[in-house]
Amino acid sequence: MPKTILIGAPIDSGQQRPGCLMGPAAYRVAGLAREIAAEGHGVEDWGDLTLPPLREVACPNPAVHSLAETVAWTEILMDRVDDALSGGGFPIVMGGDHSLALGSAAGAAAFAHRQDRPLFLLWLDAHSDFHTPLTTTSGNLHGTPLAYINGRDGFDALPPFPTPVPAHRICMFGIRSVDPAEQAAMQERDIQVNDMRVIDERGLVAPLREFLDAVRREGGMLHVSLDVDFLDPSIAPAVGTTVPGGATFREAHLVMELLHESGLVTSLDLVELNPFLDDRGMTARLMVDLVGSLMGKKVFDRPTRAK
Ligand SMILES: NC(=[NH2+])NCCC[C@H](N)C(=O)O
Ligand SMILES: [Mn+2]
Repeated sequence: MPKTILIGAPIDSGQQRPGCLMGPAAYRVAGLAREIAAEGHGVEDWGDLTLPPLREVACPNPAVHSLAETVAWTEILMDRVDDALSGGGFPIVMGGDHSLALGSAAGAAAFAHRQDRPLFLLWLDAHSDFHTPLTTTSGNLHGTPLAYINGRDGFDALPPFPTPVPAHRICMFGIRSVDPAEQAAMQERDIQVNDMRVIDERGLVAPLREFLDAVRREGGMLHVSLDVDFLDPSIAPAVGTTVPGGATFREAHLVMELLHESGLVTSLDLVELNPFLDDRGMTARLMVDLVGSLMGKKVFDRPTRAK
């Protein structure tokens, strides 16, 4: 396993409830680096990114807010994630709201493009985030990254996405909140959505294995974007956009364990943690524990410890 590079992305501008900018600090307090090191991996913390100077940008949809900030964050994240991958590292972007995936995925795509390898996307989220700046009604750009990644029009203010990821290389799990415009666009573009109903009926294992087999077959890179609201709010309350009926503790760990066994993941986002809404750090700690599973921690590595 390559050395993990932690990149702090204290980003709040993709939505309107303050707090996600405290995410990177919460992950450090919850011991993310320690958890990774405990599984025998090297880890380096590059600290938090700072917002570069803003350029004037325009968008015909008056609902959209913070576009200039989002463009600036996207450009710097794209570069840093590409740098981490180019140096042979495994970047983990500690968010920050989900708008950061505009930049992290673009960085992964730029690197994959130069390597002449296809990029695959695993999207673990309650939401499909398939709006464009032209279709969003909330104006919150954290609802748009997957559309950018898939190459939809309407992102003129952002750098062109390097080699957009086609539908068959995108896999979504946990979906249970989709706006009508997103649904229409996903249908039109043939995006497969493993919504919660699919997990209820089939479980996660079969559809995830099918996807991972495709990544392996095509020699792909795999970017994973883990939104806190993928998880059920009862175990992960620290998120601004809670939706009931999310993934359970074991379902989420199972995903991470299967990903570890596959050895295919090449970059990861941790998004939407709002520590201000947390209950004694339980969400931050669960997210750190999930990264532990991705790094190789097993069920039997979790003994009950006397205090
Ligand atoms: N990453 C997220 N939490 N996205 C929530 C998006 C919610 C809604 N679809 C919107 O566009 O406003
Ligand atoms: Mn999301």
